[in-house]
Amino acid sequence: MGGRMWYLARDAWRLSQARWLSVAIPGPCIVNKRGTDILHDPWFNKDTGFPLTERDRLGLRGLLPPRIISFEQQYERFMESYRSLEHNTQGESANVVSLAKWRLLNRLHDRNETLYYRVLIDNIEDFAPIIYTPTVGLVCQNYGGLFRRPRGMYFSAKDKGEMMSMIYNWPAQEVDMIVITDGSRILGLGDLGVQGIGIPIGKLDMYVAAAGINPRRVLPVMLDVGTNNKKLLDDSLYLGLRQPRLDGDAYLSIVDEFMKAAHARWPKAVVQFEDFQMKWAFETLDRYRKRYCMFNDDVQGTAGVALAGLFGAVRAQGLPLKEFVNQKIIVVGAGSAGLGVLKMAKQAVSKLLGGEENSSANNPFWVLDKDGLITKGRKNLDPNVAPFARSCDSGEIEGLTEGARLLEVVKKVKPHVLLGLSGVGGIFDEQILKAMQNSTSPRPAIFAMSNPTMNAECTASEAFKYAGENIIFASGSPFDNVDLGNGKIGHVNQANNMYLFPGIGLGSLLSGARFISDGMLQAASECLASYITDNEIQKGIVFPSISSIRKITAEVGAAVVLTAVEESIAEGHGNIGFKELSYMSKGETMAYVSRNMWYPIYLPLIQEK
Ligand SMILES: NC(=O)C1=CN([C@@H]2O[C@H](COP(=O)(O)OP(=O)(O)OC[C@H]3O[C@@H](n4cnc5c(N)ncnc54)[C@H](O)[C@@H]3O)[C@@H](O)[C@H]2O)C=CC1
Ligand SMILES: CC(=O)C(=O)O
Ligand SMILES: [Mg+2]
Repeated sequence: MGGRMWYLARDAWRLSQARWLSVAIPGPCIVNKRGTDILHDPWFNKDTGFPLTERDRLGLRGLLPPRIISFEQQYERFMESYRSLEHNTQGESANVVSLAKWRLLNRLHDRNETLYYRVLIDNIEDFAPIIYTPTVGLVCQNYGGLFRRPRGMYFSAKDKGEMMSMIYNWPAQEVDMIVITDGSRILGLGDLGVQGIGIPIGKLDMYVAAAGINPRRVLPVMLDVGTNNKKLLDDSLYLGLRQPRLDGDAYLSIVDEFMKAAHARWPKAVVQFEDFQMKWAFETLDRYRKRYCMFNDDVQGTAGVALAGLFGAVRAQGLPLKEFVNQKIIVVGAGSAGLGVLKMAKQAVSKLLGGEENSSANNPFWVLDKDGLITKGRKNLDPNVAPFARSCDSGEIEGLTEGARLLEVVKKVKPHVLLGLSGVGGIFDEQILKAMQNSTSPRPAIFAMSNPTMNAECTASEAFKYAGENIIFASGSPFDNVDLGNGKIGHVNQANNMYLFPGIGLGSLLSGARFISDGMLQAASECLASYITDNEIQKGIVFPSISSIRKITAEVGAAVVLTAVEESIAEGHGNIGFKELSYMSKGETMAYVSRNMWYPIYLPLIQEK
């Protein structure tokens, strides 16, 4: 078809599709259950909100008090109980209060999902720190005591050979998003074994709240291959397998079997790997990334978020983005997250240099791990780390040698950015932060990205106090803005992969991507980076407020869909095929994504006569 003809055909097609481009209004959600089965199903349950017709037709008459309470009243009642809890726990320790709040939200989650997700969406700034980091870390640590009813699926090493049939035990016919962990590196808290299930649950809550994934179509998964946490192994009430972690082929065969089973039942589901220790994070990513639609959030989601923040730090200096290649960046922590950031940042440098591999003259990174500065002279240098090792071990690079300590490296390099993904709380101490005052940058950036709060490399107030008021500060877990006196505020950004993973998953799902490409991940990161205005950047804001996470996620999702289509990886979703996707403009793609985001309202459970 000639170019003009093609455009005419496309326009005619667009007109014919105009109907489905308008916002869809969800129809009734017909239920096959009756009576108490409905009240005990959090998906259908409306508590006292069932209208009379539904009470009559669904066998609910007499099972509820007679008064019908509206959704708005139920919402208000919950918020009132939340506020009372806040009031009644004044003076208690922060952990006690956080866990009490988590319990209150969890009870609602167990009972009435529609109301739960609405309060979560509307109050995401207040509730994300409870259902997500930092409180989710505390929940995982105390999982045994908090456990009341299961959520998600548990596949253990003892289930070998059984997973293909077990997967059919999950009651939902359709699953769109799976978040899986083996519990081996939960936040910065280490190996928590089966207790790590809290992380997939929290991540999927964010998927529902931010990406509008239907909560009926999410599946948190715990792969229990044992634990090397002695305290848990010795605990007679520990709920997981009391055996050391599987390793080598025995380990991989379990992950392989799960992936095969999940793919057999839900071939279009997106799988997010979360909180796997480094060696398995990289190995599984390599093994599955072209075979399944999957990604590793700690490696790839974190990288995109950090890169967006690094670009923000360049802009904050009044420099064009191409100056990124001349930044000096110290990365503390060479694990799955740190290396993920380094790999993506290196790709960005190469792209900015017009595709050339960056020579050592353009190696902006100084990387440290628990043994100090990593140079090529490091014994048993990990091949994943090797590309970032400084090339000289003889002392001529800034006078730094293998294993140099962080303070010395900061003093000599005078970096533009100090980025922590070490999992070690307080490692950016007073001396190190003070040394950042001599940074080459007029707006030095300090990213203390480790989670949860107690594992952050420094607190926000320490950073502003010791490194100066003009810094750009970001942390993985939330901190309050810092009052600098004289009416000035030190802005705190949250540099957390929550800004990207929901959009990466949503875009991959709605494009029906065969796999998740580097291009899709880059598009997600660039979309996030472009979200911030110059005015905000001047105020030290490099990440948007979490209150707009749903809007950001829709945009990130659309950017991912567009790239999947451009790269011909998209196969379509539902009745929207590749052809339909490829005809969509940017605006139409955005409308398509928004229209497919679930939003919590009580739907009629019966067909009106
Ligand atoms: N903000 C965010 O979105 C994210 C934050 N994280 C956080 O990053 C942290 C690390 O995660 P992973 O890389 O997966 O862990 P990992 O265990 O794979 O890597 C930790 C790295 O830190 C290094 N390290 C340990 N002690 C050190 C010290 N004293 N000085 C310098 N380096 C030291 C280790 O040698 C290792 O290279 C965790 O706290 C995690 O919660 C991880 C993913 C996303
Ligand atoms: C945020 C996150 O994924 C982590 O700390 O592991
Ligand atoms: Mg994680």
